Amino acid sequence: MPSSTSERDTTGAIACSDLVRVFSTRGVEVQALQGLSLEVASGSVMAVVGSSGSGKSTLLRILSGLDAPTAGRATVAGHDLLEMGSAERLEFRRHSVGFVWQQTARNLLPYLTAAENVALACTIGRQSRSARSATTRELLSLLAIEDCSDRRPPELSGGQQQRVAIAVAMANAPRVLLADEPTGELDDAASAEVLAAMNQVNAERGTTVLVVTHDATVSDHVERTVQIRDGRTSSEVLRTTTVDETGADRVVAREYAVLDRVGRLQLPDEFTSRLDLRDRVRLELEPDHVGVWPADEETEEGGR
Ligand SMILES: Nc1ncnc2c1ncn2[C@@H]1O[C@H](COP(=O)(O)OP(=O)(O)OP(=O)(O)O)[C@@H](O)[C@H]1O
Repeated sequence: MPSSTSERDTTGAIACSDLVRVFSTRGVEVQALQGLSLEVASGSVMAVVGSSGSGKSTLLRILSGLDAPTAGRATVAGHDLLEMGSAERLEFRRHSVGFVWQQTARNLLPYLTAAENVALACTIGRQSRSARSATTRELLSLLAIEDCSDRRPPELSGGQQQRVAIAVAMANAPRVLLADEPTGELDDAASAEVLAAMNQVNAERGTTVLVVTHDATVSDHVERTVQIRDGRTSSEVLRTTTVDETGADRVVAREYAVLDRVGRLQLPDEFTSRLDLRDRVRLELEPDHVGVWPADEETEEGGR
């Protein structure tokens, strides 16, 4: 369950502004990101949710240093992704960010045991033999998979494989953990376990976690969910835990629309379809809110 953000360091672990990524294939241009801006506070857990083709994987490839934006700015764990040279990029990928991908084959070597997979990742961070075995033990224990230590990936369930993948990603204590559809091939119970494992890593190590997924139910497991639509952030859900009068935890989820620097706002699809809002809407500034109405004749005359 997500914890309160009130005591967290709010220095940004990830900051992107106006990210644009244009792909050109055989003379056809696709704008995968269309001016996306996103701030992720250090030590937080958040999800970026969007439908297929909305730009999620493109965003993650940029944040992990695998791809560069066409325009815009991006900083991750204190590294400016547009300015860094090849030596800094290597250091960044070794020590600052960890990755978990949807396909377990991409995360783990099938002929090594779970413990050997984690230990191998430690060698990339140049850890000594004793440090490697201590790190491996600690991570397998933190992720509650010590009993899987001597098993190879084909002998593990999908959820166990993804928890080993998280241990591999955490081997060199990155500040930021990035995950692309980490639950995409799992059933609900295994997905919940993997998301709980990510929350556990965040709670114990203070690692900032960013998950991108098409699965909207992930927002039940994280404190902040940003919706991405057409290569831009559109709305966000914040979950906070408060203690009620009986002393029990109460989770409150609130939905917000994202207002960008030039004042653009995307209304949720269900709002626009319910009120048949399109082309042009009527706005009215009230002392404490802005009213939005369909701009048809009846509304123009009849008010609200
Ligand atoms: N290398 C590429 N060359 C050309 N177009 C690309 C490339 N990578 C992505 N795109 C296009 O950019 C858009 C966004 O793709 P992206 O993979 O980021 O979306 P996504 O939200 O991750 O989708 P999915 O959930 O299906 O993986 C899509 O229209 C896609 O076809």
